[in-house]
Amino acid sequence: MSKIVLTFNAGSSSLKFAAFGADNGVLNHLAAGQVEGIGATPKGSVKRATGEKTEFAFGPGAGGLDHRAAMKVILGWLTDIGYARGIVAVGHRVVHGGPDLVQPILIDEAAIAKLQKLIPLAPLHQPHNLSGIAAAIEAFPGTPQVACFDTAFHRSHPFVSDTFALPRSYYDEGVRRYGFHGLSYEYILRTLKKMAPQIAREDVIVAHLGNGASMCAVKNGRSIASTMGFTALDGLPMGTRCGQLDPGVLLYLMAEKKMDAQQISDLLYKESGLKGMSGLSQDMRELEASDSPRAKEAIDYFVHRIRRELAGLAATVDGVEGVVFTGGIGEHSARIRKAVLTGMEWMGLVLDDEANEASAQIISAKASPTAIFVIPTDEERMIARHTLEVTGDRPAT
Ligand SMILES: Nc1ncnc2c1ncn2[C@@H]1O[C@H](COP(=O)(O)OP(=O)(O)O)[C@@H](O)[C@H]1O
Ligand SMILES: CC(=O)OP(=O)(O)O
Ligand SMILES: [Mg+2]
Repeated sequence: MSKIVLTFNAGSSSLKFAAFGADNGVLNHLAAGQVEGIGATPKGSVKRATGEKTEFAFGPGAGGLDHRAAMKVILGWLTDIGYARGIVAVGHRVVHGGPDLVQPILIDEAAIAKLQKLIPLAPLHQPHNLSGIAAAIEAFPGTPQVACFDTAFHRSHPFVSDTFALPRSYYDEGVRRYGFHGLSYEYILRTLKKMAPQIAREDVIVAHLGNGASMCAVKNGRSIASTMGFTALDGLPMGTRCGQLDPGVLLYLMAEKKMDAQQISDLLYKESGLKGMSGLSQDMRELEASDSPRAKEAIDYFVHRIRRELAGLAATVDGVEGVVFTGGIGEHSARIRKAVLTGMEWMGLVLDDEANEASAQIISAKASPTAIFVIPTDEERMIARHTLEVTGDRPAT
């Protein structure tokens, strides 16, 4: 029986998972799937590397399904397929590791207590990450569980990238710019190192444009600055999150609109961004297909913020040798990439239109001083790799 590493990425209403064969430290993708609509109308499926797809069946009354129940459905499938017996370790994406957790860790009770203390710093992600861990411990008793942090990659930031201009005591108690999507950035840098080692050693800006979106300036493989801050709200507008916001707006909402913390949290995390601006959808594909002026405004604002951050992040390093697009939008939307890069020749960014339309690996023109890449991210593989490292099996590549 092959050794299998499982990975989990728990969101507020979803549980994504992947299975990798892990013989001799070589990770071999076996399957990936998800349960969505947890707490509402659950649905889910899993696709094997062979191409075979299975829809999960949810019985009547599954509407109240929580992360534990979702885990049982996944465990049922893993048992049916014969994978369950081979599972040697389980890796989890945990969004917040706070100021001190700079490496993936083996999860024990003390670690869980530490991660629970970080819930107020990531209210929309951390509780779900922890319920995913609790459910996995119950489903796979005795199997090592590893936590991999979205924040860890950014702990190489210089002080100026980590601080706000508040009295120093706030920094000391942890009110800092943490940065997120670190597992994605780590994967991208590893891949870039194989594709273009000389560029990966220089200054690179990576744009992770998915449902959550952020950008990161990297110098010689280390994060120097990120657009995300204390929480995963800051920086670029996202599917349903506002991105950068003048804090004066919050004071106005509290003082004049009498909104409480929960109402403001719901507005900024769930009702803003592409969805709030367009009044139509959080899904970029739907906005691109729409001829509504609001959808166009939402796209224009998304592009405008990316361009500002691109130039701003370039100033945190000394000139940029490479730009990488990743995440669902970054990987697939030629229209967004073109809008971001048009008129950016002054930064050395010259697009090859044909390569861009084809979403090729390299989309810069041959004569472009700065190389531009499209690299599909794989946070799951990064989690699996860290999980092998922590549990003592050295990954081969
Ligand atoms: N072909 C495409 N063109 C434009 N946008 C796309 C395309 N494919 C996916 N997207 C967008 O990618 C986003 C989801 O990104 P993804 O990285 O998969 O999300 P998540 O952060 O949930 O993992 C959605 O806005 C979706 O519309
Ligand atoms: C940190 C974050 O925004 O994550 P996601 O893109 O998964 O929502
Ligand atoms: Mg440079």
